[in-house]
This record gives sequence, C-alpha cells and structure tokens, in this order.
Amino acid sequence: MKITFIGGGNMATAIIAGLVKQPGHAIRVVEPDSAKRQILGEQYGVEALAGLPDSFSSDDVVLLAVKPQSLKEVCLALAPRLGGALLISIAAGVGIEALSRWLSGSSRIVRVMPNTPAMVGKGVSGLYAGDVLSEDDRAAAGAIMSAVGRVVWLQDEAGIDDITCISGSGPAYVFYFIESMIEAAMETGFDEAEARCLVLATFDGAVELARQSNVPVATLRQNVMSKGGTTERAIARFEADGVKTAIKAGAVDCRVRSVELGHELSKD
Ligand SMILES: NC(=O)C1=CN([C@@H]2O[C@H](COP(=O)(O)OP(=O)(O)OC[C@H]3O[C@@H](n4cnc5c(N)ncnc54)[C@H](OP(=O)(O)O)[C@@H]3O)[C@@H](O)[C@H]2O)C=CC1
Ligand SMILES: O=C(O)[C@@H]1CCC=N1
Repeated sequence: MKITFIGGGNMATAIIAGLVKQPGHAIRVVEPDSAKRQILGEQYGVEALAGLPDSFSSDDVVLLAVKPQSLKEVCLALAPRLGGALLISIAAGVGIEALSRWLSGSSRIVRVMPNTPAMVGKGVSGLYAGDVLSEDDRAAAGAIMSAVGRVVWLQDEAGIDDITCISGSGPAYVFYFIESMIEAAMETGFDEAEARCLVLATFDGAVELARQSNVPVATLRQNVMSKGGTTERAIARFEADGVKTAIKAGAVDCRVRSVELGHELSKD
C-alpha cells in the first residue's frame, strides 16, 4: 500500500514505527519540522517531505495525523490534490461530515482513534466509516491499523468519542499511575533505575496475571489484600482519597472534550 502521513508527530511516528516492521508498504510523511523529518527518514527509512505532494491517485492512502486544530487548513489544501485517494483521519473530535465538506465532498473517509503503544505493535485502534465506504476500503484501513495492534470497528461515530476516553487517551492514564509508583519507590529509597525496573515488572506481572485469569480483576486485587495486612491500608487510602472516582471522572471529562473539539472545529 502507498501511505502518505500528513503530520509526522507523536502518533504518526508510533504508527510508522509499527508499520515499517511489515514489508510491502511504501510510506511517505509530510512534516514541516526539519528535525522531525530527519529522524523519520533516518530511524524508519521513510520518505519525508516538507510539503504536500502535487497530487494523489485512487491507489493512495492519505493518513491525516495533524492536530485537530490544523485539520481544516490541511484538508482545504488537500482537496484539489486528493485524486480520489482513501483518507484516514486519526484526529480526535472532528467528524466525517466536516472532513468530507472540507475535502470537496469526498466520501472515501475512515476515522481511526489509535493509541501510542502502536509503536511496539500493541496498539488499540477504534475505526468508524459510514455505510458508503466500500468493503475494499474498510479492509485497507483495517489492514493498516492491524499492523500495529488490535482493531475494533465501531457501530456509530459517537463510538470514536467513547473509545478516545478509554484506549486513545488511556495510555496517558496508565503512564500517570506508573510515574506515581516510581516516585513512591524513590521516596522509599530505591534509586531511579531500580524504581523503574520494579514498577514496570509489577505492572507487567499484574497485567499478565489479569490476562491469564478467568476471575474478575477485583478478585485478583482482593487476593493481594490480606485481612488486616498492608495492602488493605493502601487501598483504604486510595478509596478515601477518591482515586477510582477521579479516574472515572477523568475519562468522562476526556469524552466531553472529544465532543467539544468536534463542535468547536467543525462549525464552518
Ligand atoms: N498522541 C496520541 O496519543 C494520539 C493522537 N491522536 C491524534 O493524532 C493527531 C496528531 O497528534 P500528535 O501526534 O499527538 O500531535 P503532534 O503535534 O505530535 O503531531 C502533529 C504534527 O503535525 C505537524 N503539522 C502541523 N501542521 C502541518 C501541516 N500543515 N502539514 C503537515 N504536518 C503538519 C506538526 O508539526 P509542528 O509541530 O512543526 O507544528 C506535528 O509534527 C491529533 O489529531 C490527535 O488528536 C489520536 C490518538 C492518540
Ligand atoms: O490528547 C489528545 O487529544 C489525543 C487524542 C487521544 C490521545 N491523544
């Protein structure tokens, strides 16, 4: 497949890093920042361009990976060059209706909400396309995202907002928990390298145990909490400080922001 990324930032780099491990893709990236272009070219061997190519054809896949705030400007510049290419947008919030309007009515559009673990082939991507999209185009979008992790097709476009606040933004929630535990370990007296190693091994082991167990995750937690013991005291503090409530409220706020971004940026 011939895939041109527009925007070579964090998320594009994560997808490119995963994709280049598979043979058979011709990958280009359009990125205004020369330092990022150099890294993309040197580390991943992709062609890195400073500006949009003059034209695309119906064999091309164009993957929009710019910030939602830059999307309209980029789409308006793309519209006369698109040549019927399949367009994939990974931008949060902005819907197919606005994208199609900015792209002079093109309907070969798929929305994808990926996440950064794509970089190590462990991404999760939610995909949505309208009924007008052909089976071949669905298969092409699915194949690109499957190369970097799991793919979930969503029934309606609001599903993109739903998945954004879980798997799209979720790695940041997990990294926040990891950061907190590393800080706790260092305050206990471990040096940074030891703290990082201990915490990552603990996450790794806990996730693997949850994956291999067929009991609820809450049961696995309770199995650690000996009656009158140490863990019980820690979880009691988390509950008293509303940690679970805050995580759930954060996810709700995240979803609200996704919808808000769509409204803010799609008006005209
Ligand atoms: N980061 C994540 O985990 C996820 C991000 N997304 C979505 O991915 C998109 C990109 O996010 P992210 O990678 O984090 O953002 P970044 O800012 O890291 O990447 C965007 C890149 O686009 C470049 N850019 C700006 N204008 C243009 C242009 N006209 N043509 C080509 N490139 C341009 C920027 O360059 P410069 O910095 O020089 O302006 C920057 O390198 C967003 O829409 C976001 O919603 C979706 C899921 C997860
Ligand atoms: O924070 C953001 O807006 C993007 C979308 C999902 C993850 N990062």
